[in-house]
Amino acid sequence: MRRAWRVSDVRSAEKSVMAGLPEGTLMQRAAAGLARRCALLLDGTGGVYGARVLLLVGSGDNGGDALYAGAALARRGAQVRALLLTPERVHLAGLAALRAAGGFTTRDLPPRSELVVDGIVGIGASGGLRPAAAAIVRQAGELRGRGGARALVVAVDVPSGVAVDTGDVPGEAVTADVTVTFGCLKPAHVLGPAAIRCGAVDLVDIGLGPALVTGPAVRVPDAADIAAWWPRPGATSDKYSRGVVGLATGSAAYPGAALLSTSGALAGPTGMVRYAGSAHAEVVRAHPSVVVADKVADAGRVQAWVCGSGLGSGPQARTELRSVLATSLPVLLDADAINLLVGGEHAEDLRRDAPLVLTPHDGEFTRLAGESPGADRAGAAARLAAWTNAVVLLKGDRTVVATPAGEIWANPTGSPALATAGSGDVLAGLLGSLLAAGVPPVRAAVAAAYVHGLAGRWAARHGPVTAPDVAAALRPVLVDLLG
Ligand SMILES: NC(=O)C1=CN([C@@H]2O[C@H](COP(=O)(O)OP(=O)(O)OC[C@H]3O[C@@H](n4cnc5c(N)ncnc54)[C@H](O)[C@@H]3O)[C@@H](O)[C@H]2O)[C@@H](O)CC1
Repeated sequence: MRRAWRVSDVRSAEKSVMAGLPEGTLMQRAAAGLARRCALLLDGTGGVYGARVLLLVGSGDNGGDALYAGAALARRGAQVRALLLTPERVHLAGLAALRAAGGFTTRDLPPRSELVVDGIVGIGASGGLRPAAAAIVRQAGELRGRGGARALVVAVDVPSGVAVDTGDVPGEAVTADVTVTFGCLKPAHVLGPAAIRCGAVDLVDIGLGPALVTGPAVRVPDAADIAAWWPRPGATSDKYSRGVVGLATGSAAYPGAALLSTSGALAGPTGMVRYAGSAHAEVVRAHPSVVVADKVADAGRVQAWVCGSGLGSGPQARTELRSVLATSLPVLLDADAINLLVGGEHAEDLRRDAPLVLTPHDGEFTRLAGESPGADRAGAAARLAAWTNAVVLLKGDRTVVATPAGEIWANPTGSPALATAGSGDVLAGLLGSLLAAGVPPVRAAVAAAYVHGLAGRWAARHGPVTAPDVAAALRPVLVDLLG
């Protein structure tokens, strides 16, 4: 698991570590790590000696890091030029170090560079990039180096222009090949469009760890987490002890949603899938192992319900929603079931002690919350989670999962391939199976999003992806993941 901390927590940690160290120690550690990574990149493109390196230097310590790293590269024979965005406000000691090592300042962008180091602004950024900085970023993005190859871009701490605590990209921003960050990850490295701007993220240990005393703002699961959380059958397991998941999905108008949620559920860890709804004939034809009924009341015992995908919005859909919410079981509400909550008709039904999981996409989120997720998607998901007392999985390129207590997870496996009709139905079924197998709701949501994302990537290797392809890819992905 990777963890990311907010700027205010990073600042407190830096302050407490700095109190016991000579001034500038942390910056020296940061710059040494940055220079090492830059040198490694240059080694792969013809070597450090003679390489043309352009430093984009802002007025704060982020620019200081870039200047000291530039000095280290200049000592190894690189031709280092620093473009100072505000020459009247620059890290003076850093600039002196660069000059002493043989580096220069420049007023204009040089015609060629092998490497651009973005030290315009780091965690001290406020708002979108100012116009002068935005213009430089635009031009620097076009730079080319040896043989006409695009210049490599290394961002210092975060790509300039991203919102560090939310992962939003409000305007012009650097797109980095590598982001070298210090002490700990920040939310922009793992959330939203900013995460994509980071490229590969390298974490340099500057000794902040023991001083990071607050909990992380965002957690990111890795394969080992998912494998550890995923239930496996044991020698004494039977179909009931593995959990039975119930699906109240699909309708005469949308039988496909029933089939897709069933496919997702069948790839999960439960021992049995029960389907309740008007698409029962189609479901059992396609999936003979599924036990079917035409309504929730007749479905038999389950350990969790999935309700909503393709359910429709008529009176029967409301009855089914009421039936699943009236149980004392974990319930996942998706798609139409989320839309049915809008307007408050089910407010009383939502007062329940058993776990609730909501899996909205942006449109459903906006209808239910009364506002779009906006720039701070994780914060928005956490607010909806607190309001509904549910675990909220907000779908997106970096799907976020939030709990009512404000714990936030970012899914790292997202794939554009998942932006296809019915892919959410597959996710709902899989997540429901994890709930029914006894996995705590937040882990079930995080694990389902992770595996679903991998399945999207897997399916995309074979061409354009449809939801059945995603469902079919769940099994090979799980074989890889769980061994
Ligand atoms: N504080 C520490 O102990 C350490 C800090 N380090 C570096 O220091 C950085 C933070 O330094 P600072 O606090 O000086 O802040 P930054 O250097 O990130 O940014 C502050 C400067 O950027 C300008 N600025 C702010 N918003 C802007 C915008 N939207 N467009 C253009 N310019 C903008 C401000 O005028 C200000 O002078 C970190 O990101 C990291 O790179 C590292 O050296 C590690 C140790």
